Parts: sequence; structure tokens; C-alpha cells
Amino acid sequence: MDKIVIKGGQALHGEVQVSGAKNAALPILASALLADGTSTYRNVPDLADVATMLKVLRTMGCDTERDGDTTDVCRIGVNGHITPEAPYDLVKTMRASVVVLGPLVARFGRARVSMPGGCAIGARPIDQHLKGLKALGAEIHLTEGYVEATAKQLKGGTVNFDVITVTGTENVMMAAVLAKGRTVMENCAREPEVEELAKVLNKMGARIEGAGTSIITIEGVDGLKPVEHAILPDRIEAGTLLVAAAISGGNVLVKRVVPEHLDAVVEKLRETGCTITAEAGGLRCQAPQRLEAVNITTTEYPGFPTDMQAQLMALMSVSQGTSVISENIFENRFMHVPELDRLGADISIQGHTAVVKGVKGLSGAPVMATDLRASASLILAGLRAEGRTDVSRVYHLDRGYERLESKLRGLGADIRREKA
Ligand SMILES: CC(=O)N[C@H]1[C@@H](OP(=O)(O)OP(=O)(O)OC[C@H]2O[C@@H](n3ccc(=O)[nH]c3=O)[C@H](O)[C@@H]2O)O[C@H](CO)[C@@H](O)[C@@H]1O
Ligand SMILES: C=C(OP(=O)(O)O)C(=O)O
Repeated sequence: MDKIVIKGGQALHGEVQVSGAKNAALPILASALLADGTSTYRNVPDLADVATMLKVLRTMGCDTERDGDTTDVCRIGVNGHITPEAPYDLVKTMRASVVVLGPLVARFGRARVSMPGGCAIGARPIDQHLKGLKALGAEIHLTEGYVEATAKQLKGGTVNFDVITVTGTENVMMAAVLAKGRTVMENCAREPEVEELAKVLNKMGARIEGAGTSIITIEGVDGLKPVEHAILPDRIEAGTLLVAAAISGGNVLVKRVVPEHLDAVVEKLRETGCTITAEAGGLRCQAPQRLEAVNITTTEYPGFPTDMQAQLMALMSVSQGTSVISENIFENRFMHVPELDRLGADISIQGHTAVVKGVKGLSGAPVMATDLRASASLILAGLRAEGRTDVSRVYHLDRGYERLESKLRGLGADIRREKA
């Protein structure tokens, strides 16, 4: 099992390029199931989660192809017989596999997908996905840990989500594109990745309006065609790299970003005293002499993203003053706190809130990553800490960051991957 070894204290400088977005790539790859033929995707990040999604699709009978190890092109062919099933062994390693449910039932009239279960950050039920599919006429049965959905022909309907859900919105949207008639989805997630998926589906021939707002309207069509599409840049990776510049006291240009997707993160970084400027297809972050504490409340897009909470907490741990960080999306997303405390941070948890008292410095130690963004937060803290930090269980990091350590090394960090 790999670990990341960091010797902290180097201020990062230079330019770095962001990869394609994990959370856009996963549902978009699943949407290939909606059409016969071969779809081609560019800017697909080389991540463990992408590999898992391709495995899920291959298990069903799709052909998948990546152009070598280093290119970002990926082709998915839906040419022969498809077995509409996603097994437990794969879904348990990546809960986002559940986004095959909508396309499968819409296209093949049947889907059998393992229930994803919870994960380190919370219980994460899928009741809203199922409520949406039922509203389109699917019959749902839960047996032996699997969701079985059937429908000869889905029919348009009204879906009002009780909880705003990103993959739930995506799943139901992918089902509704092939339903008979009009579907109106209310209280939808407005994340850029939802909008990006709708863009891809519309290129395939779907008729979706309103994606990116809380009401999405879909006129069902009889069939879709394959697509060619380049995946948008990963706003969470971009935010993580901006924080790397800030926490290390550096000055970094993060290239290939969509600046407006980062508005909430940039606003907070500016409040800490960082100078953030838009230039040549990117955002530059210049760290201040002294970082100021800011309060953070995670909410759905366009609010501050939960997927950046752990990284901002690392930054707050070395800022001047006390910061209050409220996590409102997941019930258990503070697993990084005891590990940051091992590095010398002063953070206490009160329910859904973490109180971070800024300290003068951190000192390196062995720490353990518990989930994807916790891994990133520990690496960021390691960049700042005196001495050596070993971050173990790096497989969490590899789910969602493409060669993060190489990118940071390119900016001057003393960081390497080792076999633990
Ligand atoms: C692959 C992907 O895109 N993952 C992102 C997606 O996850 P994901 O789509 O799983 O997250 P959701 O938006 O569904 O979850 C938001 C909240 O709603 C709850 N909920 C969700 C569905 C449901 O049927 N019932 C229910 O109660 C969840 O437990 C959670 O508390 O959005 C999250 C919130 O921005 C991000 O952290 C993840 O990185
Ligand atoms: C929680 C995340 O991902 P997932 O929904 O795939 O677990 C994340 O990207 O931070």
C-alpha cells in the first residue's frame, strides 16, 4: 500500500494544470449506456474511480478503451448484449457506481444494482434516486442488498426531491431523457457537473432545459446517439491547488479552471488575505504574510462545497485567530480532525461544527487518510509542517486526484510516493 512522504516548509511557485473533473466524468461515462455505438470522451482524468466506472461498464458488456496510459481519451462502445447489473464488489469500492441505475432502467427496462451503502463521511442513502425513478413509473424492489428496477417504458412525471442530491438529480435526469413525455424535476442540485451532464445528454439528442437551476424540464425522446465530449476541469482539484499555494506561503498559477465554478472558494481565500487574480485561463493565488481565520459553512452549489471543507480546515489550522467550520451536507465529515491534531493543529468538534484555533506552526508526523478529501487536507498540512509527514492509505487520494504528488513536486514541494 502506497504512502505519501512530505518534507514541509517549501513555498510553492510556478504553474500547474488541473485535470478533468471526477464528479463530471463518472455520470458522463455512465451516460454512454443510453445510446448504441461508441462515445468518445476527452480530458478524462486517470483516477481509480474512473477505472472502477470503466470496469462496471465492461462487466455489463460495454467495450472500453483508453488511449494508452498517459492520454486522457476514453471510448465506450455499447454494441452488443448488455447485462444491466452492477455487482456489489464494484459498487462497494465506489458508491458513485449507482449512477448506472437511471440509464439502465431507461434503456434496457431493467436494472440490478448493488445498494451502495454508507461510507466514511456518512450514511448516504439513495431514497431520493429511487423516489425519482418511481415517479417515472419504475417498479423498485430491494432484495439481497440489490436495487432491482423494472419498467417496460418509463413515463414522464413530476419529481420533487426532498433533499438536494447531486447523483440523485443525475440518475433521474438520465432516466427521464428516454421516458415518454415530459418530466419536471424540482429542487434539483445546481452543481456544474449536473449542468455538464445535461450538456452531454443534449448533444446525444436529449431535450433538457434548466440544468444548473433548481428546476429541470425534460421532454423524453425515442432514442439517443453516441457523443464526443471533453470533460470540464475539476473545480475541487483546482481549489485544493489554490490552498496548496496559500498554506505553503507561495505564489501559484492554477491553469485550466472555470473561475466562476470556484467563486465561493475564491471568496473565502480572499477573506484569509490571499490575493487571487484571474489570468490566462487560470487563477493565481499569492499567499499573504499572515493568513487570517475565516468561518466556513458548507452548502450545496453555489455555496461553499463540502468537498473543499477538509482542505480549508488545514489552512485554518495555521491562520491567525479562531475559525468556525460548519459541515451541513454530510453528518460525519470530520474524520481528518484527529489526524490534523496529530500534526499540532488545535481543532475541536462540537456536533456539526469544528472550532479551529490557529497555531503558529505544525510539525510532521505519521498520519492516516480516512477518505478522499481528508487525504488532500493532510497533504496540505504536511506541506506546511516542520519535518516529515507520512500520509498512509493513499488509495483514498488516488480515487479522486490525478498524480497530485507529481503536480505539487512540479511546484517545488518535497513530496514523494513510497511503498509503505
Ligand atoms: C460522484 C459525485 O458527484 N459525488 C459528489 C456528490 O455525492 P452524492 O451525489 O452522493 O451526494 P448527494 O448530493 O446525493 O448528498 C447530499 C446529502 O443528501 C443526502 N441524500 C442523498 C441522496 C438521497 O437519496 N438521500 C439523501 O438523504 C446525503 O446523505 C447527503 O447528506 O455530491 C456530494 C455533495 O456535494 C459531493 O460531496 C460528492 O463529491
Ligand atoms: C465525496 C466525494 O466523492 P464520492 O461521492 O465519489 O464519494 C468527493 O469527491 O469528495
